[in-house]
Amino acid sequence: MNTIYALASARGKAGVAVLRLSGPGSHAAVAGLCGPLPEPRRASLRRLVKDGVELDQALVILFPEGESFTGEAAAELHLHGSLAVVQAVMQALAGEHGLRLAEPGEFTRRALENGKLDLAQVEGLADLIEAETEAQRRQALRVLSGAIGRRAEEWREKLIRAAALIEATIDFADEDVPVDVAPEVLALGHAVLADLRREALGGRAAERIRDGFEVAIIGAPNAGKSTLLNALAGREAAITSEIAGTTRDVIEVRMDIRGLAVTLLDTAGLRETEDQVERIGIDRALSRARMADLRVFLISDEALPGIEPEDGDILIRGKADLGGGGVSGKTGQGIAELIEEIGTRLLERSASAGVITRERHRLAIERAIEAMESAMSEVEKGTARAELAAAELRIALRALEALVGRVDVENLLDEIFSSFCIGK
Ligand SMILES: Nc1nc2c(c(=O)[nH]1)N(C=O)[C@@H](CNc1ccc(C(=O)N[C@@H](CCC(=O)O)C(=O)O)cc1)CN2
Ligand SMILES: Nc1nc2c(ncn2[C@@H]2O[C@H](COP(=O)(O)OP(=O)(O)OP(=O)(O)O)[C@@H](O)[C@H]2O)c(=O)[nH]1
Repeated sequence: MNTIYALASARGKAGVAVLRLSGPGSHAAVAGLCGPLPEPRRASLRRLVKDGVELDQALVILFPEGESFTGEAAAELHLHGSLAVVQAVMQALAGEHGLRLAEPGEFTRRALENGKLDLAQVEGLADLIEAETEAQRRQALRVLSGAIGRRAEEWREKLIRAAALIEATIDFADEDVPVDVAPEVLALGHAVLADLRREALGGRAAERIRDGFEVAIIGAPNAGKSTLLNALAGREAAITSEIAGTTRDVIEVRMDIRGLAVTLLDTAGLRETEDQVERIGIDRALSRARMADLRVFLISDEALPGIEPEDGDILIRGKADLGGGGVSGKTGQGIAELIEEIGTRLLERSASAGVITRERHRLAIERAIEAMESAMSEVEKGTARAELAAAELRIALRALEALVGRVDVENLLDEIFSSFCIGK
């Protein structure tokens, strides 16, 4: 196995830069720079010297094999965070025998291969590094901590017990001891099914927490949508003008509303039009608005062709400064309240999130549900169908095992690790 190294902290000037090494040669490589090695897992100050030239004064930490992030022997050099220091130490390591620069995500890949993390935890780690809001941070940390694996293990134990009961009836089918295992198998199966169904529903909410909720502002031309978007976002993201039909493309602004990641969409004003370009803009507005998680209808006196509010949408009058209540992007009246209202509605929707967070997880759960439903209906048909019931249970088990990467994951790894940065 190669020994790999990479800068684990961000590139550029910083107080401290962390260089990470992992693999059987990592301790020897550090010894080559700092002389006598510090005791394991203890941050120790050392002068790093190469060919008689001092490179830096650094904190050195050694991790023994089996007791590191990757599971391999590993080391960290906490350097002064300058470009020149990092470059000098990287160059010194490049000259060491058997060392090479790590590929993106390679430390984490080794942690996975050595059983330090399961596949879902690796995904949680990727999400934690990407997290920009409080809800994303909490959710990713929960996944990194192994919540999905623990839940999957509970289901697995129940299904293995159910499968064992069914197998017993197959093995003893010829004997005259009729043991009716169906009630216990059904109880186990339906308990798991209820959990899985709740998770599949909650998965949608968790995916929204992870990717962000979309909130579309819609209304007639000149209703004040772009002005409202700018007021909500706190910056001039969209062009505003007194000319009706100013916004053509959908304008997106990322926001953090009460810890939730939200993408606000400003859309073309809705009206009947002969203008072809405006028509394209309106069609885009309609399709994005329909797909959005929440629509804010900015109401004016004009009617809106092409879309009706759905349950839970917000309807509010614009240009409140001209009288009549509502919200005004121009003066800021009602803006804080509107943000609060959007947050409340999205928090309600995010409340159903369970442990799974990605489409991949939800598809695995849905596969398991389908197989479990077939298994339960075979069990209900009686012992003659035991073989079929057992086969369906095995399919469900395999789907749940895929959640944490026990099976069928090789093809997923490259995709997942391609999103990692070097040094992770
Ligand atoms: N300096 C530094 N900070 C860091 C990391 C790191 O690698 N280095 N991390 C990197 O992501 C995160 C912390 N995660 C870590 C996870 C496991 C181990 C580790 O040494 N695990 C051993 C020992 C466990 C123990 O002592 O309880 C093991 O699992 O056997 C270290 C860091 C965040 N901060
Ligand atoms: N008095 C008042 N005028 C506003 C307000 N919001 C926008 N306006 C004015 O209304 C006109 C249209 O504003 P926009 O924000 O561009 O409206 P829009 O709905 O995005 O328009 P389209 O892109 O054409 O669909 C501009 O002249 C704005 O200055 C408001 O809250 N109060």
